[in-house]
Amino acid sequence: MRFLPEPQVAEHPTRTGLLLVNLGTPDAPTPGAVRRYLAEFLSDPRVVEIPRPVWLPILYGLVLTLRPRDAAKRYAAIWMEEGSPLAVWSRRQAEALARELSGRGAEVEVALAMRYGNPAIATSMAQLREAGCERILVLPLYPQYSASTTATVFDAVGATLARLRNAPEIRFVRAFHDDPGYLAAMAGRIQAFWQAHGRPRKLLLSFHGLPKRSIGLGDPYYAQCQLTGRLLTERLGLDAEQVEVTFQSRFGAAEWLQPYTEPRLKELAADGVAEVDVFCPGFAADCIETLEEIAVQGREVFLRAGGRQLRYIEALNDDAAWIGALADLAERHMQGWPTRSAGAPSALAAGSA
Ligand SMILES: C=CC1=C(C)c2cc3[nH]c(cc4nc(cc5[nH]c(cc1n2)c(C)c5CCC(=O)O)C(CCC(=O)O)=C4C)c(C)c3C=C
Ligand SMILES: [Fe+2]
Ligand SMILES: [Fe+2]
Repeated sequence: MRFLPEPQVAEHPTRTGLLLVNLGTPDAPTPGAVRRYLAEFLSDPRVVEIPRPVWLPILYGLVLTLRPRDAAKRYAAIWMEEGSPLAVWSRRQAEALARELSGRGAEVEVALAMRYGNPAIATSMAQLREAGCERILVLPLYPQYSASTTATVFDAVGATLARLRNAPEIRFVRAFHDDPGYLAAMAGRIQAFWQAHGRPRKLLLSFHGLPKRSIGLGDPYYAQCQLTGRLLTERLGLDAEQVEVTFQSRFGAAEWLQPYTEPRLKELAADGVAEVDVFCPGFAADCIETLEEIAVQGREVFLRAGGRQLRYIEALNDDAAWIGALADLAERHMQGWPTRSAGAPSALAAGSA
């Protein structure tokens, strides 16, 4: 028996890649950059589920002429030296995760991508392919699954694969709303805040909203948000009356998931609840929706309605326990994949030697 030459067999050991994906954000706090970002984001049929012939004239005629100017001001108010908070925190998360995995002896190429704007999913996947990654774990940084966030990341990865001849093996993390590491990192963050500053009467857990009809259409988002809320409440050792789950960032005229965060803040103030803390479990990184909508606008609304103090508890960002939880999550989903180079003995081989 003679074997034919094998020209396609890789000469170097193949590698494993981890693609972290977040939503994306404008490149600059200017109306032009915000318009480009919103045009890409809001023309995704997974995000606005209105028939294109109806929606596109509204998007281009109304939304993209009115919203960018106001949104640019709101972005400017929270912009960091190195860029948009969402981009800055996502980059720091990717860097910290790469360090954490490498510290554990796992050889994994980590790349960050944004579903809208930069760096694009296709660009970061090409970078992983060039680094020799023949298998890629895709980890969207959304703890709760929704079609408008998680599924559209899967779509974009699929669209990238559709243009490749030699496609890598792919795994997707769908959700981690009940992951013990994620829950423990949040509980740790909130408890540390309370140890330093004291605990208020009410903790609001504010999640990004969705159009209400998405639940009936089968989206598990609402149920996953509620479960995260209950598990986090239990971990904090609080009673159901001390915590409320609300939904923020309503967009458009349709009914969204309720209770809405801002009207609820007004009601609480009117009911004599003078102090509330707000934490946003659905946002792994701080962004305009947390730093501006909650910490600036939400606070204004609450104080104007008679509340005395609203404190926003920062998102997980680059919290060490959270980075550890992400590394655990990634390692669990990469099980069975080689993450040790051929030369170096694997942890398993070392253990059995
Ligand atoms: C965390 C989960 C998110 C879900 C679910 C979600 C759904 C969703 N969002 C919009 C419209 C907008 N969202 C905007 C910002 C924004 N949204 C998320 C996350 C989720 N969105 C994040 C992390 C951010 C922040 C981006 C940043 O640059 O910091 C915006 C832009 C800001 C603004 O103009 O207010 C819009 C618009 C819809 C329609 C939707 C579900 C149908
Ligand atoms: Fe959003
Ligand atoms: Fe918003």
